[in-house]
Amino acid sequence: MTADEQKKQVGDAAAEYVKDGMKVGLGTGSTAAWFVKALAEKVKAGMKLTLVSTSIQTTQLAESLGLVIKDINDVGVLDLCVDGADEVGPGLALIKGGGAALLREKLIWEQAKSCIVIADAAKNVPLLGKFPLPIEVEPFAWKGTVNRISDVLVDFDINMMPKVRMKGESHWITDGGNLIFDVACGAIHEPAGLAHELKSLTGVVDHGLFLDLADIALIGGEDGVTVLHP
Ligand SMILES: O=C(CO)[C@H](O)[C@H](O)COP(=O)(O)O
Repeated sequence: MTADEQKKQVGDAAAEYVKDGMKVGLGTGSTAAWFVKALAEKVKAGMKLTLVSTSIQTTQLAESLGLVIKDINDVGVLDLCVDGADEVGPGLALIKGGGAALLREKLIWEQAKSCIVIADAAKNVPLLGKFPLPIEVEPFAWKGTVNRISDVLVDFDINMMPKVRMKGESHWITDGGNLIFDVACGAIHEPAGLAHELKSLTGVVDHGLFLDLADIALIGGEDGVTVLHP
């Protein structure tokens, strides 16, 4: 089974957790897109849902499928959020942000009673850090912020410089107007400590470590969907 087939498999499986009347957060990326497509089928068949989105990209997809996306500020606490990830590690610690939507994703995840992460088998890893860790940075005085990020990384034995994400010749700008820096950590042995120290830096808007947020992981594979708990 290809990675894309696995992504569809888990997107469809996640849609089975959605019940009539729920308020649901829609994630971002190629895996979450399968979930959005599965939900669109349910809504076409008559299911009533209140939906919010984690990115402009997902809003555009959802609306193209006939779904209505509400403003998160008008919706209150969500019943469920379903989103992809770049890595799913022990205890369902995640790296997210490969699609540069990490800030709005984390805001939506934190406003949901329950969060399901969906991923193909290759993303299920014994240790986080092979996928570069995205860090969202306020553009003003970014050079100073990046120097302070590097100092924090060294404290965690990560001797890699953050690399600014580009889109062609220009810096990648997030939906919230910020820069993204990617850090090829290699291995993150203390994700909680690193998450705390990065978040404490002025200029760091947020980072792609999602810890203690996922309630369930649905992992695709040849033998069907594996359900993981923290
Ligand atoms: O965090 C994300 C976007 O910010 C995505 O969920 C993550 O990058 C996974 O994407 P894909 O399903 O396309 O592999």
